[in-house]
Amino acid sequence: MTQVGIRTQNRWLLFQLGSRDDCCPQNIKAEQLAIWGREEKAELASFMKKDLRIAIAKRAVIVLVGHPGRQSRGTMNALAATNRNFKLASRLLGLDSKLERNDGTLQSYVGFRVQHDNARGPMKGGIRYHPEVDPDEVNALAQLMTWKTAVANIPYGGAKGGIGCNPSELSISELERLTRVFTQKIHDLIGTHTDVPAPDMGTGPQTMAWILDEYSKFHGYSPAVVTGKPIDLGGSLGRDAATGRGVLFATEALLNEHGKSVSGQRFVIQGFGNVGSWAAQLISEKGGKVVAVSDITGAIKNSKGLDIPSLLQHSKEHRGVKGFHGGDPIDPKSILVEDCDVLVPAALGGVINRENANEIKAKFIVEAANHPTDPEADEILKKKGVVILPDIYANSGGVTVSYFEWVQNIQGFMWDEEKVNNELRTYMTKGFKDVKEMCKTHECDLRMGAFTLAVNRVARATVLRGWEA
Ligand SMILES: NC(=O)C1=CN([C@@H]2O[C@H](COP(=O)(O)OP(=O)(O)OC[C@H]3O[C@@H](n4cnc5c(N)ncnc54)[C@H](OP(=O)(O)O)[C@@H]3O)[C@@H](O)[C@H]2O)C=CC1
Ligand SMILES: O=C(O)CCC(=O)C(=O)O
Repeated sequence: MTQVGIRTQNRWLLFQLGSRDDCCPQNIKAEQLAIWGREEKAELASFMKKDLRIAIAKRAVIVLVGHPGRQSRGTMNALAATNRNFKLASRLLGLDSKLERNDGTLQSYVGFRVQHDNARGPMKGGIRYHPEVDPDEVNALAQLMTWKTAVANIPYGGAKGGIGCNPSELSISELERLTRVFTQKIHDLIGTHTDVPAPDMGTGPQTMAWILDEYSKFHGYSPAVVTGKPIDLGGSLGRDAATGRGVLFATEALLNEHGKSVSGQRFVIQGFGNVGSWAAQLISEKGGKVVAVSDITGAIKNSKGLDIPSLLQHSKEHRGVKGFHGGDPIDPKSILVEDCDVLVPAALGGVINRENANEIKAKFIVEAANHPTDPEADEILKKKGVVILPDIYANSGGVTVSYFEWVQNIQGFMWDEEKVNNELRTYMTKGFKDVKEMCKTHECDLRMGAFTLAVNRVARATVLRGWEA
């Protein structure tokens, strides 16, 4: 059973669809949809008249797998109640499809794949494994992907996926089973020319290898269905470091514009996973001083500059930065307000907000994470004169090299790492120039420069493709 969710003005409407063909947005008809509640029906009726037609024409229907239902009125909304009864009945019938943990206990997980827009090409975006994954977050991240691929000027739309789970609590075999089950649920929705997943928080090349393998059981061997794969399975050289390298190129472009260079600047980095650790390594290789970093285990500071290669070694051996002797432990909550020139959030969203924006000492913020700054903080920081390089440009190096990987898979030809890195630099440099041009045209900050650039490109593609009769 597939559930299709359509976001109306302020909430989700969810429909259960009978057959796989129904998943094709063009095939959805009001009569086909099982709708719970009169209110939802009325809302859908008016939505069908206006927005849904547009949503369908834009192929922007959002597909969720196993949405848990949301509480909107009373103690439980109609969907949640129906889902509850469905789950109870399945359990009574022994049909409950829970993941059996290695210790024999059963656990349910909810996964999502949100497809936002494909006006400019196949939808593209990572898959996140994190306890805070929910439909609204995945929806926002999918939309960011549409704008990000447009800023980078690569021929993709936007999508994002995720499973609400804590990957650090799961064994490798549990993660593999979870990934395979998730792939079984979404294999008809993804594809080389429709929607191409990639890694995000909590996932990596191994996750992509499992998705590729499971997908290939249904559709034949298809390496280009995911990017960020291991090199041995058609992954691109340079993809692992690409988001961090893109952050370096973006930071260089920004600092050069202000008459500065990376060398000698003091950096604070929140998050020491794929993006944060590569950014730290590449920034320090360029002479930047990384004075503080944090991850989920803790935070450390050394105002003379942390020895990043030693910290990487420590983090690998101890699964985190905590306990590193080359610096002093600090409160992880204070990492964002540490004294520095450039702050690089490279972990979760919403971490820069009205609670801490006034305390931020950095002159520049380079958004390596997705949506790390909320709108209130944006305004506060603007007034303080802090320059923010927005996520949809700053962290676009990852999806750009994902595009290179996809191109290599389709061509059946592998590039060397130098070519990948040189092409990435070209795209990041052009992206900065394009954003700055929009800032000039619209007399706006870098975030609006990036958004106007992206929205304009997507709008042009949408209009050129036209509306379906
Ligand atoms: N991977 C990619 O190619 C891209 C990623 N991004 C974005 O970059 C960000 C980081 O992703 P990525 O590096 O891939 O993810 P990883 O899972 O590799 O790393 C995430 C890092 O954030 C840390 N972290 C988690 N929660 C907190 C917290 N509350 N405080 C401090 N640190 C925390 C993790 O710590 P620990 O390891 O100890 O759990 C880890 O160091 C995300 O916002 C992602 O969407 C954007 C573009 C592309
Ligand atoms: O590499 C990709 O396709 C997408 C990476 C991603 O999820 C992101 O840029 O946020």
